[in-house]
Amino acid sequence: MKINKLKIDLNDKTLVDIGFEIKSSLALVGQSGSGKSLSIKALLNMLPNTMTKELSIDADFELVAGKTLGFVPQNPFTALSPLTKIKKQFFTSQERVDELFEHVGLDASLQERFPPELSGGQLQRVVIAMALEGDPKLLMLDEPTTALDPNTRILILDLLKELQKEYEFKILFVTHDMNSAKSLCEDICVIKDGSMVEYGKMQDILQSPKEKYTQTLIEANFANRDFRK
Ligand SMILES: Nc1ncnc2c1ncn2[C@@H]1O[C@H](COP(=O)(O)OP(=O)(O)OP(=O)(O)O)[C@@H](O)[C@H]1O
Repeated sequence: MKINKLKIDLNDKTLVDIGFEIKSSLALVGQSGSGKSLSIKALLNMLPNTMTKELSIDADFELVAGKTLGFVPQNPFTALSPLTKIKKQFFTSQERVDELFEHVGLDASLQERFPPELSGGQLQRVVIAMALEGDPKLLMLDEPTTALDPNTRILILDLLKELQKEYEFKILFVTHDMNSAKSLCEDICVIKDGSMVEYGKMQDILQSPKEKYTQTLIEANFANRDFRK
């Protein structure tokens, strides 16, 4: 799918003005406040009503949150209602919930628990299962591993790769973490103050970033590591 133009304005100020193609998996990377979350909100049609958006897309499906669009937020703790059993937070058949649980590597017995009774990694798997409920064509993830410890982060990224093979959705992965971006995505779009500064194959941009801004993002994540492999 191709996002020819995504422009978000607040009063006279343009907050985001970008365009890119999501072939298989694209990381939208930038520092805090660069416009990553707003871009996802715009695609989900969830921008604050004070903002206006201009969106031109080439895709073989309509953008419908919860159906063609799946969303995994940053913090699984706030994405779930703490006083409701996990199984009651799904809006599909029990059979489908069992199937999704199996696919995200969770024991079905966890459905009987309340969210505070699960670990951060288990909760993030629940939220991923929820995002897959509608069989999305595009799965959007907003810093989904930030709240997790490094080992759990790797397991969740591996899970997402496996799920992508199985369900064949495209991925739009928002992060400021170049390490996670490299692990999950083939392509990258680097944004700064709402504008695209670099876009292309992940490997090419990691090896020879053109912009100082991208170099700084890479150095912050890969200090003392051989990331080009
Ligand atoms: N509800 C809002 N009202 C006004 N301005 C907003 C609102 N939400 C975001 N902004 C502004 O839009 C810009 C982009 O914000 P956005 O949340 O998309 O950044 P981000 O790249 O996701 O940052 P972070 O990595 O910290 O989440 C920022 O300048 C922010 O202050």
